[in-house]
Amino acid sequence: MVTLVFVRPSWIWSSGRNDLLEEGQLGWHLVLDLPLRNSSAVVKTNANTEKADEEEKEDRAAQSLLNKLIRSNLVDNTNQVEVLQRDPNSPLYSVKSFEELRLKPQLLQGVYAMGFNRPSKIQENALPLMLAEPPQNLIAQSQSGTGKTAAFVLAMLSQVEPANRYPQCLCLSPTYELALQTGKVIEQMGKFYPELKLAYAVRGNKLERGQKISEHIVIGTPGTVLDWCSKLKFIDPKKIKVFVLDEADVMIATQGHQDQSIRIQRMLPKDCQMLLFSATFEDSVWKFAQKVVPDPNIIKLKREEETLDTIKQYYVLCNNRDEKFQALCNLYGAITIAQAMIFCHTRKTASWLAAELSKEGHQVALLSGEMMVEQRAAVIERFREGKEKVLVTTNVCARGIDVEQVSVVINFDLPVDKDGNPDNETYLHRIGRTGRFGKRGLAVNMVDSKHSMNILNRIQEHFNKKIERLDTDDLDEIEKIAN
Ligand SMILES: Nc1ncnc2c1ncn2[C@@H]1O[C@H](COP(=O)(O)OP(=O)(O)OP(=O)(O)O)[C@@H](O)[C@H]1O
Repeated sequence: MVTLVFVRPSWIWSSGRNDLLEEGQLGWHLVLDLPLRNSSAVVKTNANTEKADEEEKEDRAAQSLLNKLIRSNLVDNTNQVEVLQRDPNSPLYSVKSFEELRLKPQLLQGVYAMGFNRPSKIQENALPLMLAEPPQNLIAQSQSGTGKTAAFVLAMLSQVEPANRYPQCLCLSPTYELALQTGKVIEQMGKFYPELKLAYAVRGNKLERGQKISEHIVIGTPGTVLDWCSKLKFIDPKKIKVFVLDEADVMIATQGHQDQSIRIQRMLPKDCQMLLFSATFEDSVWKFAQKVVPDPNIIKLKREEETLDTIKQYYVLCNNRDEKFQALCNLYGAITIAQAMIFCHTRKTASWLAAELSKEGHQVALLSGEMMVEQRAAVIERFREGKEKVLVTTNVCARGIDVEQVSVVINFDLPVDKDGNPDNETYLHRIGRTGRFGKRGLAVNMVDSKHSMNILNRIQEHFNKKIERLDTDDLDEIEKIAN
């Protein structure tokens, strides 16, 4: 068994009681003065720019957590993995089975107990590199759900020498909640490795001064890990063999985390294996990655392209919000043959729309930014199970969420950026999700003014794809479309 000071996030969020969490099961003393809910709801009330930035970055961490909570298997991806080796002359290893990796038997048992039959695409290349002798440094980028966490957890567990009672692997996560999620994977994969111990370096986990940590793996947030390595000296950074920086894109969106991570990295021995993972790879992430990981091998798996090719796109012309609502009601019977997502521009409209649809007797789910992350996960889970056929939401809330069975998307409001221009990327992301893996999709855009017609035309031009007009009074036409 892995020793954990582990508190289920659901329990924290739903109870909201810090006093329940004071005593860790196994001797750790946890006083959790941690943010108990998704802080985006809190910062929304502040109007200044600094807070607006904060809102965005909080959303990234919340979004990432939400994705982890709702996911139960690998995301499909048909793209090729790109590998850039540090030494281009060395042979490129790729494995098709976990046996080929010569893992410790108890780890192989843990992997199979998790239901993994074979390595995921990214794992096929990343695992041989990470487990090579001597271990190699790696920067890996692939979208959420492609098996990055499982890969680095396996690398950490493989390197630990249980007889040495001090931290040997250090993993940085952007938030406490994300650290707990990774801890959970360590716990599952290390199920048959009882000697292995894990500690959390998170705000609120208070240890006595002068204490030394005897756990083998430490996972935590950069600020606390830095304190534990330098000021408080709970960890000897010179003994760390594997350093993992997870969710680099989320990490750098948080003020201070970048510097703290670099300071921690500088304290580690030169031969420590450095691994960095990110779901996206914009310039800022890349620059940060290069500072943290010297001489890296690089692995990238491109996101599955979203396309409008297999999607029929329509628009409905209305004069105001009430007419849009009426048009939606006319469409309702047809769209609920499948599952539909309805996007609104603001939380307020989303709440109003969900309430109005309910008044009409329709059973809809609402995914709103006010909700705590765990509540959001529960809503998505119900929707996935088909308990509700229609999900009303906003863009911010549903960004990055994949619900595969959705085949109808309604833009109750067209996507626009903060300057009021068409947000083509969001349009593609909202709608493109319906037409993946050869499936057919349907998109309906509600237009209620000259301005929104103009936005629609610009979207149409951008993608060079015709968006046809739909008359929602013509029920024959609607049924034809939905079938
Ligand atoms: N080889 C595998 N075979 C089957 N399932 C796997 C495999 N590797 C990982 N999974 C499962 O797929 C899901 C996604 O994996 P994982 O969390 O490692 O991806 P990720 O890229 O780290 O995503 P995120 O960035 O959101 O954490 C998890 O439910 C995990 O248990």
